[in-house]
Amino acid sequence: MTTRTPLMAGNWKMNLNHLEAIAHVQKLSFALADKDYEDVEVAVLPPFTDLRSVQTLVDGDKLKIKYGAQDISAHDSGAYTGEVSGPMLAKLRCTYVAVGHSERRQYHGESDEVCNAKVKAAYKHGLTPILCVGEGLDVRKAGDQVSYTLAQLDGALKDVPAEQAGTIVIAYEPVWAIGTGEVATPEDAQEVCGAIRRRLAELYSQELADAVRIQYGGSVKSGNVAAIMAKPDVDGALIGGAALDADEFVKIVRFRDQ
Ligand SMILES: O=C(CO)COP(=O)(O)O
Repeated sequence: MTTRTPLMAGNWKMNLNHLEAIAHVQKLSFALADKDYEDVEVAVLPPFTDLRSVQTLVDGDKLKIKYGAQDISAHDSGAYTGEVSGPMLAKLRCTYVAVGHSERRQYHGESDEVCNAKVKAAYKHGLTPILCVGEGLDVRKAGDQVSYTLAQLDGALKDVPAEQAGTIVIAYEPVWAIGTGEVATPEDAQEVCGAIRRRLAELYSQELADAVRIQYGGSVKSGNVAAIMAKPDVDGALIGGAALDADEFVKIVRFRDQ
């Protein structure tokens, strides 16, 4: 049985300017001790405008916290106003990039094909995608959450070779649980995360599926993280609102103490 290092990642969404970002990362690094990083990986996904400041801080002080972007262009360069490319993120030494967050899918019309192109762009430039999948309320009410989420997974991983897919992080984020305070039960999270792992085994191999980390995201807080993390196929969390409060985020990182 492979041991997977949990990944606790804060998705700041469109919050914290670069000065606030510096203060926030300093607060996290002050609060987190070396032993916190022994068996949990900690990452933040700030807005693009913060990344240079975060990189300077992390590099300068050799912080153990990792960072990444919330989106990536499918294109390497050119006339794509407003977009930020894989080479630019790689130059900033980002480790991760979120792909296909439900807010990108919902407000920016990102299809599974677009997500697939972005996953490929991330790998092309040495970035690790955190691929977000998950169903909306209507799908959940109809009981179709597993088939819906697996179709998103299949679409985003189309023609992605095993050498790349073996390092992917999948974030299962049921849309109805994002920012609503409505957290999925640990059993809800396990049902879909387990199905995602089985699909990865079908698409690639059991060995690959056992190595891939699958996060849960949606109203994760210090008070509910331990129960979710206790499920066998949940290997971390993608945290929105609670990641903006440094003390709360540190408690989530220390989920074993909660
Ligand atoms: O979308 C999320 C993380 O990507 C979850 O957001 P909340 O934790 O605010 O529900």
